[in-house]
Amino acid sequence: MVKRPNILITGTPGVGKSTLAKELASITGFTYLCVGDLAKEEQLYDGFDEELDCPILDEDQVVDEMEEKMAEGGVIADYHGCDFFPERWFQIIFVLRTDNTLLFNRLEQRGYSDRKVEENVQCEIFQTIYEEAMESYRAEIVHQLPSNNPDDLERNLLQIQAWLQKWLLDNN
Ligand SMILES: Nc1ncnc2c1ncn2[C@@H]1O[C@H](COP(=O)(O)OP(=O)(O)O)[C@@H](O)[C@H]1O
Repeated sequence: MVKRPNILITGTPGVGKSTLAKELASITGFTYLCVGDLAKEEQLYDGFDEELDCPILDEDQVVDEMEEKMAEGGVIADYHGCDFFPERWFQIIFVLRTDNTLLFNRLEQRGYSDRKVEENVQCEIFQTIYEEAMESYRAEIVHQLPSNNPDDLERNLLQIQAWLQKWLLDNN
């Protein structure tokens, strides 16, 4: 059987993770896995974060729930965090980055409260998710990708597909 890697698409909410990950899944035939949706469907929560205005993920339960699929390979996972996944799961991590003003507009359009917009734009300014990724995985497999406009999206898709082709050749 062909060995396939797992890819993590991460970054602040609104940077374009699901847009990129879904498109990539449809091109490659890999499985798109939105960790937030999975947690919601299965109610894998452990309380509510009043400050961030969102439920708190039960990380251990999420990991248990994902394990079987991840072991098979060929998953494109999408989540705005990355430090609780087992390191062995992912062969590459892409952290999407968006200019503050663009991100602000996208989050406002999403109908987020002022506070939630502010929290998330701050998260992007302090490159919280990038640092989390660099602390959780080998630096060589963590890549930042600009995600500001449709040209960026096209470039990112091509870049990831090129990486994937090489990985498949090297590992099969
Ligand atoms: N490369 C891009 N250029 C312009 N708009 C984008 C781009 N990627 C995503 N968007 C838009 O930004 C918004 C947030 O994208 P989404 O994929 O839902 O982000 P996330 O999954 O990171 O929360 C959506 O309205 C989407 O259409």
